[in-house]
Amino acid sequence: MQIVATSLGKRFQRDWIYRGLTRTFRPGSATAVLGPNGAGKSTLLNTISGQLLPTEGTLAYSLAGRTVAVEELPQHLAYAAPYLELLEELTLLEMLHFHTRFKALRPGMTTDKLIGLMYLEKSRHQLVREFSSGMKQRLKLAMALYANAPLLLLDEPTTNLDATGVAWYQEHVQATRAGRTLLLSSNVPAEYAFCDEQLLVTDFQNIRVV
Ligand SMILES: Nc1ncnc2c1ncn2[C@@H]1O[C@H](COP(=O)(O)OP(=O)(O)OP(=O)(O)O)[C@@H](O)[C@H]1O
Repeated sequence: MQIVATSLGKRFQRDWIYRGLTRTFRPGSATAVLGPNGAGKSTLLNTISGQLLPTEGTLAYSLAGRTVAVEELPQHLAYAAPYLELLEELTLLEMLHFHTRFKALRPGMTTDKLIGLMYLEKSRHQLVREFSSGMKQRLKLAMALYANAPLLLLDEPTTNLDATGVAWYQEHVQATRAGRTLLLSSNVPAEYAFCDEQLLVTDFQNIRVV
């Protein structure tokens, strides 16, 4: 998916979080969205996902040259973030069956294969509520990485992952990123070292827009 942001700005009450952001995100690119805590990384990802409206400027989405309206975006988007909740009252298998009714997996991927690649075979019938925070994070990431969606947004993807989990993330993000437009918000170099582009949110703060 190609995303063209033009003079994009977001304000909460009187505070501009970012302003004057013009940038094209192309299919196959991986962009690390960087900045200190509170800089506005999640706000930018939420705006690009269509969940927040920009205060000013525009976002234009297209797939293979065809315009995609913002209302159509959810079907083309996979998103993993600490603030996006899992359905904790379901078992792992129920959760995956529910999820894949709305968001198909990549061709060749099945719920059984996904459970295997998360190393969660023994937890197939366990309630998600009972998962450790690292297991939950692996589940969120696997559902996003292996969704059949051309736009992938990852907010702090290695949150709650131990060293093995970080290596698992690195392997699977590389295995699934080809051809997709990936934006990744991070403060941790191990999460974004593979990205070919960087966007520093603070470059779009404290500027005068006329
Ligand atoms: N819904 C909201 N209403 C008002 N202010 C908000 C809202 N959401 C975020 N903010 C503010 O916007 C600023 C940017 O927050 P954001 O979560 O985007 O930062 P971040 O760079 O992702 O931070 P972190 O690295 O800590 O996750 C913060 O000052 C935050 O308080």
